[in-house]
Amino acid sequence: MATINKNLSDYDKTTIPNANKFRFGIVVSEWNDTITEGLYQGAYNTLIEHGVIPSNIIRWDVPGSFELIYGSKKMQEQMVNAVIAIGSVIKGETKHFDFVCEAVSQGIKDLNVIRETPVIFCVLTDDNMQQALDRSGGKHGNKGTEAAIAAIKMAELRKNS
Ligand SMILES: Nc1c(NC[C@H](O)[C@H](O)[C@H](O)CO)[nH]c(=O)[nH]c1=O
Ligand SMILES: CC(=O)[C@@H](O)COP(=O)(O)O
Repeated sequence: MATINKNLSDYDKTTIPNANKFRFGIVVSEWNDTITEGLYQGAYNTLIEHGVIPSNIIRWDVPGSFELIYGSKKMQEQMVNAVIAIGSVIKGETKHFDFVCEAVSQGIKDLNVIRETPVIFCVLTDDNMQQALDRSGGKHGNKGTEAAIAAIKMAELRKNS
């Protein structure tokens, strides 16, 4: 289902475990920071809403989405239950968009395979700024909220597995 048919911030709050015992690491790309700050606020506010203690949320900033791979790898080494990688990649004139998107998605997938701490892929890959705005607190909701819920659910799964 495409995002246009599903609001990224819609979910059943009664199905989310209490996250008050969890610690989360959030790695935020500085590229397109208007977008990434919106995603971060969505994620942060959702974690707090579900019981996470503010001091149990660690934030690191990296230059761009490509650096989310290394930043998330180092964040996995911290005592966190899950990591959220936040980025916004917007198509330009060249194929660089394709290479960045492919590298980041593959790199974060690899971190989930190789290490024990889940890394949530909260990277928008948009054709233009309007699509990114619509998905970071605009008419299609906030992917940061979706990512925070995924992080809580995966932290719970890891605890019970
Ligand atoms: N064009 C975008 C980039 N490009 C920068 C790369 O992510 C990386 O920082 C650089 O290649 C140095 O390694 N990054 C984004 O996050 N979003 C873009 O739209
Ligand atoms: C995703 C990118 O790296 C891209 O925004 C860079 O723009 P361009 O392809 O015009 O150099």
